[in-house]
Amino acid sequence: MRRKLAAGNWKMNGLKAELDQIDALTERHADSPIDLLICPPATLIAAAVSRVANDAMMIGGQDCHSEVSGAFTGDISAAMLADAGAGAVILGHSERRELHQESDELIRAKAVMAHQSGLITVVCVGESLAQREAASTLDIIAAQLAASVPDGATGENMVIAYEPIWAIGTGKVPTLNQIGEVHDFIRARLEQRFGTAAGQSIRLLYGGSVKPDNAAGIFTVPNVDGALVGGASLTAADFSPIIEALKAAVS
Ligand SMILES: O=C[C@H](O)COP(=O)(O)O
Repeated sequence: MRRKLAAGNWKMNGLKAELDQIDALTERHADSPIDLLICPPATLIAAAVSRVANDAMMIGGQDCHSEVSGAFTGDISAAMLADAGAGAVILGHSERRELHQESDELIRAKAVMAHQSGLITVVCVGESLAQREAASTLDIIAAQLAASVPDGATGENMVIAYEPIWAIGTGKVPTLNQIGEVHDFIRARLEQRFGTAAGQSIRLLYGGSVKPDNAAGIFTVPNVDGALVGGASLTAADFSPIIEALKAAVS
């Protein structure tokens, strides 16, 4: 049985004052039957980790480099994230793929490095609006999965987030059937490549305008094991109802 996961991606948002939101979430969701992950900006990781008591929540990074160390000004290695107390890292977010020209091959190399540092990787895949309208969504997802996800992926070290690019930060959300079709497809591809046991154990998150008012519906979709939430994860007031909806989906 896959444990459900509510993950928040703060993107380039958050100063020290916003750590209060982590305090509020951990107080409200102590002893939760689901896993919680917040990925704040790198500047807040160590401070966030020090504020979380009793493993109530995992703190993660939003990216890491594909090399162990070296002359890469401004970059952060997987080992540095782990050293700061992070337990996971988001890789291949569409904003990194688009704005930083990250290829599937680079994302895969980053994932290998993250696994070597003991981090859980949340690898993002998703199609653009043009690709959906051209009916190539599943081809795009298949190609991204094949090239971005490294060998040796298991339920312990890998989470896949399906994030249709056109739904991110736009308020547009795919229909439940559209979400289900892609999640079922991802599950089948993972089972095909990694075997039934590993393929069944890898958690699949939906991301893209998940809000308090649509979360419960999304969590009814088979093979949706949680959400990767952007804007609505920035405050405990918005993220808590989403967490509650996911808790309610635990059977
Ligand atoms: O990583 C999170 C996604 O990009 C979703 O962002 P959003 O919830 O603001 O649409």
